[in-house]
Amino acid sequence: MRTAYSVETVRHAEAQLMARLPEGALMQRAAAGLAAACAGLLGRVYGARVVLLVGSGDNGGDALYAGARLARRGAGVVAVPLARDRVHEGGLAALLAAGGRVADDPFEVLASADLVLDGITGIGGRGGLRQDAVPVARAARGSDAVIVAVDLPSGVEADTGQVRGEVLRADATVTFGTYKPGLLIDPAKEYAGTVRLVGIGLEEHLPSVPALEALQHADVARMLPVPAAESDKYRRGVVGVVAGSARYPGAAVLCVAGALRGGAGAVRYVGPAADAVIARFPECLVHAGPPGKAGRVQAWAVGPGLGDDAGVVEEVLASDVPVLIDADGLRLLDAAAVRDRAAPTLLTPHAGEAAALLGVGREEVEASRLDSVRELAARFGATVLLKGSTTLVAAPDAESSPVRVNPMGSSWLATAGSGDVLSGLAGSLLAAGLGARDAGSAAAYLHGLAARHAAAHGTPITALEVAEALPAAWRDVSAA
Ligand SMILES: NC(=O)C1=CN([C@@H]2O[C@H](COP(=O)(O)OP(=O)(O)OC[C@H]3O[C@@H](n4cnc5c(N)ncnc54)[C@H](OP(=O)(O)O)[C@@H]3O)[C@@H](O)[C@H]2O)[C@@H](O)CC1
Ligand SMILES: [K+]
Repeated sequence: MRTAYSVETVRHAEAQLMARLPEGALMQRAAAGLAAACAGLLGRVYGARVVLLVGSGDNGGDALYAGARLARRGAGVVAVPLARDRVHEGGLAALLAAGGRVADDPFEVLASADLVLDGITGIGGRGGLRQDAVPVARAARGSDAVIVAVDLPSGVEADTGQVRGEVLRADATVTFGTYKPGLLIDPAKEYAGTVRLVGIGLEEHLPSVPALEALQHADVARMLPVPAAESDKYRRGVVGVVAGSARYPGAAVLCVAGALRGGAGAVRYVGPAADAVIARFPECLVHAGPPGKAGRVQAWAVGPGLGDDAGVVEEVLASDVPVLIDADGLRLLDAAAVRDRAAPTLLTPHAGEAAALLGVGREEVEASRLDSVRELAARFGATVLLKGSTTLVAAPDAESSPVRVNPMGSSWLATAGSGDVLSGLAGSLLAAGLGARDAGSAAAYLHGLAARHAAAHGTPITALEVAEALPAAWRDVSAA
């Protein structure tokens, strides 16, 4: 599991750690890790041309001390201070003592740089880059140099992943002590390149509940249901799928395709597309409806391609088993009925649907995904999976449940019907006994991994191919 902490928490932990260390020791640890990462990227340090973009805070200090270390190994290191009157003095002295210098003309040195260290702002940055930093940042980006962000790409919001102005896009980011939320969430994440975490001893001072967590293979493997010897299909869980309509039978087929590969013992389809479902999947139990008459299930997935049948959404919400609501179901749901439920509810909107549920514009959700998913979870008293380039899953008990961020996205998933597969898959995991946050985040992970499998040859993929690649994703994860 990779975890991220808010700036406030990081600063608190740093203060505790610093109190136990000699002055400046922490910054030296950060600089040592940063210099080592740069050396790795350069291959040969001796003779390399390194430019440091130095802001007025400690982020600039890190860049200067790392630059001093590279200069001692024979690199030509030049500092570009962005606020001449305010620069980390100890860092600058160290750089000069190691043979580095201050640039006369920033644009000239940037034009021939091999590596640029972006030390303009870190966790102390507010808003996008300031006007005076913009031309220098653009010149860096326009050069052939590898850009390495110190702690964070300058200009992103560390706590939210929001981007409100210009950002210096990095090829790699070396972050200290812990990931920051902005390194895991779009749009900020897109500016970070490859992220490397350097330990500085902060870990033991961080609280047990982070702001954010990102699953890895082994985490998902631990969650996935494994049938016991005495299991039968009912004990493994039956998932009820309420999806599709005369107009959209395909949504039912895709949702069932996902559900069949999600670990439930059986899939019960309920609705008007039973013929299409059974023609494709003879192993599926089908029923014309209504859901209450279809037989016992351990979880419902309702919504994809449903059209305007609000009655079935109401009926499913009135049940006492976990319910996943997607697509048309999100448009038709009664908010009070969701809030009043005793069993878990998992809502799976994309940004547009989330915006409608919140009563704001889609852009607003896109720009502040973390706040949006938290707000939805609190408002509906439900677990919310916000789909997107980085899918987020938030539970209503925010204090004890960090938001999960899916690191396994794939841009190939932007294809019709892929959301229907995800709903079926997550519903199946709910029926198999996973909690809503685990079911949502494990489903998003497997779904993204399946898309990567399906697109392995670099060709466009269909939603059904994503469903068909789910066993391969499941195998990968289980082997970890
Ligand atoms: N604490 C520790 O022990 C450790 C900390 N470490 C390092 O310190 C970093 C945090 O340092 P920090 O707190 O000094 O803040 P920092 O990110 O340098 O930025 C603040 C400065 O930037 C300025 N500024 C603000 N916004 C701006 C903008 N949009 N565009 C341009 N400038 C802007 C702002 O100016 P002001 O608003 O005052 O005019 C202020 O002077 C952290 O990320 C890590 O790298 C590591 O060494 C590990 C140990
Ligand atoms: K930076």
